Amino acid sequence: MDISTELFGFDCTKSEGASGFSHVATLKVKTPWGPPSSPISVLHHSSSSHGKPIPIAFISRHGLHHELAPHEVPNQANIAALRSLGVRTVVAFSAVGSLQEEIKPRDFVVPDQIIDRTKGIRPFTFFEGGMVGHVGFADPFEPRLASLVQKCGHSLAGEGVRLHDKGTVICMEGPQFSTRAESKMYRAWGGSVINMSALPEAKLAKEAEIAYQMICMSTDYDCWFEGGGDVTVEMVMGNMKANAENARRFVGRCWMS
Ligand SMILES: CSC[C@H]1O[C@H](OP(=O)(O)O)[C@H](O)[C@@H]1O
Ligand SMILES: Nc1ncnc2[nH]cnc12
Repeated sequence: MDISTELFGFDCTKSEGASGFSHVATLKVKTPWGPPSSPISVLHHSSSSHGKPIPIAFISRHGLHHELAPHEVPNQANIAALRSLGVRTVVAFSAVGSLQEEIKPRDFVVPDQIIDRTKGIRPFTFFEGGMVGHVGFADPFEPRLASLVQKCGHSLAGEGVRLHDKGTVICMEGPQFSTRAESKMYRAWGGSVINMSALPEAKLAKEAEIAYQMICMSTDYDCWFEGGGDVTVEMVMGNMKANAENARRFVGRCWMS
């Protein structure tokens, strides 16, 4: 199957609900790194501007029932499985905490940088065991993909949420959230948002020569902001529901353009 444009996301953006998408197959893919976190749904988007349906592969990062913690996500298998289907472009969604007052809960951010605060316990490379390779990672995200995504920001306007054109994601190990001191330090480092998923996903995509862009959806103000209330799972989940709806609309419009 030739898959040229893809969406790689998390459970809540299930694109079956997005306009213009139809489900064509569910694939159970095996990889040398084990099974990916979920079966891969292949959807078609009937975009008027492209003339023919665009195939999109969708994988649930934390499993179909959200059974995988951030440090348990089989990132190598996920990226390898997508690549084995011919995927060369990945748009990855992520729920993030905001480290800046102007990035309000439910806003979207198209980041251009990452700071690695994982602990080196997640398998993070394909290049080992006799196959040595080094890839540049100065720009972890694909600028052409970013500008495509940025052009779709208007689809969020009616919802009162803003799309921020750039930003730095702090990727922490988790699964515990940050201490207040850490949260304030990340702000001092220039962090815009924080999650537990950007790495090693972005590194492995780069090694696999997949163009990769993350779309961050803000759910909380972490714990640095006195006016925001400290992050809780309930807070994240509450805003996730609205974010998932906005993401569906966003994805639908993006593929129309
Ligand atoms: C339940 S909040 C922490 C969790 O949410 C984000 O997951 P995802 O990126 O898959 O939306 C974040 O990275 C953490 O893994
Ligand atoms: N405050 C936070 N820290 C880390 N990951 C998150 N995902 C959503 N909110 C988060």
